[in-house]
Amino acid sequence: MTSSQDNIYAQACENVSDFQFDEKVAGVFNDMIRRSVPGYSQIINTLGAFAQRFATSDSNIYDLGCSLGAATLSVRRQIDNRNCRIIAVDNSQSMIERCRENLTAYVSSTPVDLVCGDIRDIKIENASMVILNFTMQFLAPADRDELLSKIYRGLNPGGILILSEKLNFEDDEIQTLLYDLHLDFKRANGYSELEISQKRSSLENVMKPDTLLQHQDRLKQQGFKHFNIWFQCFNFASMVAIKS
Ligand SMILES: Nc1ncnc2c1ncn2[C@@H]1O[C@H](C[S@+](CC[C@H]([NH3+])C(=O)[O-])CC(=O)[O-])[C@@H](O)[C@H]1O
Ligand SMILES: O=C(O)C(=O)Cc1ccccc1
Repeated sequence: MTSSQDNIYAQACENVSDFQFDEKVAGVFNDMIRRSVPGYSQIINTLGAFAQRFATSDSNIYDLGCSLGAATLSVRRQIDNRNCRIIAVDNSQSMIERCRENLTAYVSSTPVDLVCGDIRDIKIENASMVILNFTMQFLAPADRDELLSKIYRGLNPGGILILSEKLNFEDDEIQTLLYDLHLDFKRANGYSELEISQKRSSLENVMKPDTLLQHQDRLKQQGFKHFNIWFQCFNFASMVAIKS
């Protein structure tokens, strides 16, 4: 997957507009997410390992908020000849177009339905695996319960949800520490103070992280009995939930 360098917030801007997954972002997204999300590559690679264990024959796998298709590609490499179908969904036309190019670059026996649409509108059925890799945080908080309920109902028994999210923390000291360590991670990856602060403003109204407790309560409320964090680096975590 190729990508230009992300310098979207490098120039000072009087009014920073709300973050959007538009053409500009899609063009640099691979670079942006790797330099912004600690553990992203490890999470992507491990999604393939989860699929290896959990993708059952003749079932569907959903990649909700697929962006450029990194999760779909990782999963697809591990599940040849199981007659699975991957349904990859994103509501950004620019992401979907690039995702399509990325998918056609690799041969596979597993078909991918690439859907340009809202994850709140799609039907989930016969699923052995559902992936929400840093997508739910962009959904209005009021819509999160319903999405999770739909996922729970669409999963087959023994199926898994992988839910990766940026986290907030109730404890102010921990919040400050893990937030600052993330900023250091961005600085170490070459982002300037200006880029960091302008992107923070642009995300303020758009990305609303929950606490771990809010995620756990929601998972429990929608019916999941088995769930835990399987990866965390600073304020970024990935959870796994298994339907009984
Ligand atoms: N309601 C929605 N419906 C459909 N798509 C949406 C919606 N809201 C946001 N998106 C899409 O969700 C993606 C979130 S990025 C996911 C990374 C990817 N999972 C990855 O593993 O590389 C995470 C990030 O940038 O931090 C974007 O492509 C949005 O267009
Ligand atoms: O960059 C950040 O500060 C983030 O929280 C992660 C992120 C990564 C890519 C797009 C939007 C947010």
